[in-house]
Amino acid sequence: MRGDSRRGDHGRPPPARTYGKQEGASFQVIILGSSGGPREDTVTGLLVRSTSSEWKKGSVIAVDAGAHLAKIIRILEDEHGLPRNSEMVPEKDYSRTLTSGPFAGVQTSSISAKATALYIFRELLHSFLITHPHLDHLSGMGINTPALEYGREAKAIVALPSTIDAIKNHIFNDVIWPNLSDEGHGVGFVTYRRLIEGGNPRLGQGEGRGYVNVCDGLATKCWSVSHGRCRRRSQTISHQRDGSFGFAPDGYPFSARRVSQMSDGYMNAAGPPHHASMPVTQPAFPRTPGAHSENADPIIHYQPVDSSAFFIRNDFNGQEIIIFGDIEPDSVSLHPRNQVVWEDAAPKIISGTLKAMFIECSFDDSVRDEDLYGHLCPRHLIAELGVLAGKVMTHKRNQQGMSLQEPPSPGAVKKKRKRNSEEPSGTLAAASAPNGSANHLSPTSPRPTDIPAPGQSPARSLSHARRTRTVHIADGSPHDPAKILGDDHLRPLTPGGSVARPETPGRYQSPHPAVWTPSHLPAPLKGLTVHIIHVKDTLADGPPPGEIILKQLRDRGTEAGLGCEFDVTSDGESIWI
Ligand SMILES: Nc1ncnc2c1ncn2[C@@H]1O[C@@H]2COP(=O)(O)O[C@H]2[C@H]1O
Repeated sequence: MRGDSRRGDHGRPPPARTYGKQEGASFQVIILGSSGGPREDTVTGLLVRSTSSEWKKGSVIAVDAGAHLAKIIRILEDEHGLPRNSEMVPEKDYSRTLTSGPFAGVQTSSISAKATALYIFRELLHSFLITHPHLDHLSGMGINTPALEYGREAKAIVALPSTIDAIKNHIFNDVIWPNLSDEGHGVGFVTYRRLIEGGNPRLGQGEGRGYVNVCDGLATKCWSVSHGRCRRRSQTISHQRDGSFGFAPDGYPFSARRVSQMSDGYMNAAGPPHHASMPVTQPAFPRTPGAHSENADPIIHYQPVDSSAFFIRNDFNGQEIIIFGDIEPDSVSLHPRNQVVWEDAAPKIISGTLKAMFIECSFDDSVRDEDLYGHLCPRHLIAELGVLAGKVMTHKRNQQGMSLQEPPSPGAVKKKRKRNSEEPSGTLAAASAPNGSANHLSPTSPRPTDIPAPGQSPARSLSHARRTRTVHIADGSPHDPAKILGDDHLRPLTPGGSVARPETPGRYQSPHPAVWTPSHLPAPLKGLTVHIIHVKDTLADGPPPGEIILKQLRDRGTEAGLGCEFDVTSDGESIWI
């Protein structure tokens, strides 16, 4: 990651990056940890505050806290020049305001970096929003919590109930870590705050309805998303019904090994991804010959691993950002639900209230789908953003009062086919869509070329697609839109030639790059910056993984005509939105 590669052998590192302009910004996001491991000191952690309020008590939230207090100390040393320790105790009325760095504006009565960091942690930080209970997203929070001992109030851990249950049962459980929470006879340094998925409709009003306050000037709404799947033995299923996660009825902790789709051969039998709020049951093949009798085989239940996407709203001006936890593509998911987030986000992009999202892209495109372990890589992220782009275009069309046309009559289709066969094939997709804009694609949807554009009949679309594909599209080149948008996981056609799933409104298909130059593309996501977090370090010599990922995202994003900017975050970076 860029942040760490900056630290050379000599002296202080150069200043951390700043992205965006402070003037006119609604949010400041400080990246404490930009990676998804395997180094423990750079794992995911962000600080978020509203620029509409000063640095003051309870004015900051942490979103995930794999890296936390140690990184705040490091930033104060490196970026603000504070000494790590101070043997001197400050005078009673000592006070200084930090300048030029991520914490510029913080007023402190401490001398050292560590004492100032403690003040930020204890006093300025209001709560931890935790996307999911994996260690790389909360280890810092756990280790740091004893430092709250002499604080005045419990710090809130804000999350969906499944995440809170996991933290309660598996972290602050007096086994892995002392119970420092205020439930189950704990000591009360932290308090659990359970969110209602999709927001609490009884709170807030107008555009802010459903959002709950998380600190001075910031409110949040949370959606559950999928981060791969895990398997559980049938013997432990009973405990899951009562909502606790991971302890068998006798209190004995079981081991749950995350598996990726098809990585061990079991998942092939599960068939295509489908919506599953219930576990998917599979026999535990392969088994060791002779090890078990047929009847003794446990049943393996597959369950989605839950993660979250937080919409965070600046209550003063209505601006929003989204911060995702680890997330997998809908196209490979046991429980695809990214669409819900995109549906919520689309109108906010149109209105200009959503200008940035923080989303993971753990691997570069060399990763195979079966090795994703519930994560994204550029081809899948671009496909997901393609869904968002499609929804933006649909909302825009709806706003403009353009209703979809009725499917044309067979006669009209014939005539149009003849006309189209005389056109350059690459222009067809755009020409058949209203206003010459693109038609739509979802990564969980049929092949790009088989999707009817709005106003197209499926038959026409298929015929058109086959011709288009033959001539231009399915050329297997890097410019193949089917590849750009993740063809390898698209739904098959039914024997009758119709698509396997009903068309989802809001699909986006990039126009063919051979015909459309970037300046002609519709750029539905213009104005949005996609900040990449959770890049996994390979710890190998050579170009940093983040640089490879950034290039792949930019290339694919341009080809797909999305119009958004990409940025790979680095440790210590301050981002103004
Ligand atoms: N089946 C698996 N095989 C190898 N590594 C895995 C497997 N499942 C998860 N992991 C790794 O464990 C990590 C846990 O945190 P992440 O989900 O960020 O990323 C995960 C992968 O890097």
